[in-house]
Amino acid sequence: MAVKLGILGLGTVGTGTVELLQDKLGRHPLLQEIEIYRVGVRSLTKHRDVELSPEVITTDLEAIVNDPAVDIVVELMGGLEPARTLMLTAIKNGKHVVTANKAAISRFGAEIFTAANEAGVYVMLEAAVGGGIPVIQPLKQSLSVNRIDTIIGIVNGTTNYILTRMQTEGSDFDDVLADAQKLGYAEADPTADVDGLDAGDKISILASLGFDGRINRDDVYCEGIRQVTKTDIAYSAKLGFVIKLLGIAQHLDIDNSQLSVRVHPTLVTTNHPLASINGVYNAILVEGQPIGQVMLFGPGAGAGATASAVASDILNVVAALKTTTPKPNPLLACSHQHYCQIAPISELVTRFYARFLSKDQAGVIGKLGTCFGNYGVSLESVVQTGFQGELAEIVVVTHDVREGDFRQALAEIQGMESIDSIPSILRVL
Ligand SMILES: NC(=O)C1=CN([C@@H]2O[C@H](COP(=O)(O)OP(=O)(O)OC[C@H]3O[C@@H](n4cnc5c(N)ncnc54)[C@H](OP(=O)(O)O)[C@@H]3O)[C@@H](O)[C@H]2O)C=CC1
Ligand SMILES: N[C@@H](CC=O)C(=O)O
Ligand code: NA
Repeated sequence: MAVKLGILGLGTVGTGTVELLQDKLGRHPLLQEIEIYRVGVRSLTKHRDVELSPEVITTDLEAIVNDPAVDIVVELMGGLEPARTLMLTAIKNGKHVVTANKAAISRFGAEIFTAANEAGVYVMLEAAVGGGIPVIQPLKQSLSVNRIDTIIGIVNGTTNYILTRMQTEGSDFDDVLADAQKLGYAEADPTADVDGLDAGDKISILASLGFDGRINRDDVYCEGIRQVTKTDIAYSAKLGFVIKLLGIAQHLDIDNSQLSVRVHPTLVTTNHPLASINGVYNAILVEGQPIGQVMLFGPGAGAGATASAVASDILNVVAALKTTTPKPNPLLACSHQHYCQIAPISELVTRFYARFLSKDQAGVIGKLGTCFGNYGVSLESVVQTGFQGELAEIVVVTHDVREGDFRQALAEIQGMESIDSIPSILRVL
């Protein structure tokens, strides 16, 4: 008997998934055993790029998750509600869930996975992070015997696409964002991409898998790319860096009791493996013991790439349904019980890049150096780069410093008579 899918959502990812599942030739033979039984949408009159018989498409999503004939609910609608409630209802009804919804999983993962474990069903989320890149299953399976030290990723395709085009073509932010939306990369509300929230959802999920505990999404510091200007991209290039929006999860202290989990635009030296990841591509660099460094690379968004991840999850569940294991396979299920301790961003120790606009007076650089020194901030380089109108532009790169100390120094510098403003503060990897 075919395994019946109830797909919620027929937008970019839903359409890509239906297309893939309808074109089985040359793909895994288990796909033959899958039937697209119901597809839930908001509008019945909207044009669709895939053909489905009228009885398959419905606006009654509740009916899908309550239908005893449905084996797997594939949630591709996005958003927090009603996605959360529909997934929980499906689970309560004994259905497996495949989802691409990082926003819901990063916030309601504890509730959803607890319910799934109680019901003895799987919740699969390969599409939720890194689009088509296999990263969830590798962290759960192939890499899980390692002790993970660091996960650093370019995990948002939209912002990487925007930064790349700003860098290579000098394009304007708003024009490139519009292109990313047309290409189906951006979220329904692109604020989630631009402000680093989508990357925050994704690094929370990766941190949970890599560091084996739950992550409270509200503890994850998120800073997006709105403040990254063409000027900073140009100065960074002169200093030998590119700017990337990174999601970073790492142990903060020697006894490994606290994690730092964060998202921010970051200066990355041009010879770093993440520096050459451009356009909609994503990459996740995992460092662990004993494996060392592993980098997973591929298309991070878009219909086809994401469909590949969704379909592979469906296939894994179909394969599990074909075997008669009495208990869920622990390598596919989630068993976290405790929350990881996340340190505030002020405790982070990192290098910084800062750009100052100052009045063109003698001794400004000396005053900056003295103030930084008072807070234990040592400077790697200080360059007076040019002028903006009457104001001199000074760019500083620090050595490693505790973020809280750096911010205190900046607050004092901000108050100096000779300093007009500090237009950019970026972290350096
Ligand atoms: N786009 C991408 O590249 C990627 C997206 N994702 C994730 O995949 C999910 C889907 O994204 P995407 O395909 O881009 O989104 P779209 O906005 O393109 O599609 C959403 C679909 O869900 C349907 N839908 C939304 N809300 C409701 C509702 N309340 N009731 C009924 N139907 C509803 C819409 O119906 P209708 O068509 O009738 O409007 C539409 O078909 C999101 O969680 C996203 O974060 C993950 C990886 C990559
Ligand atoms: N909006 C997201 C889509 C994939 O998760 C992105 O741009 O990465
Ligand atoms: Na993925």
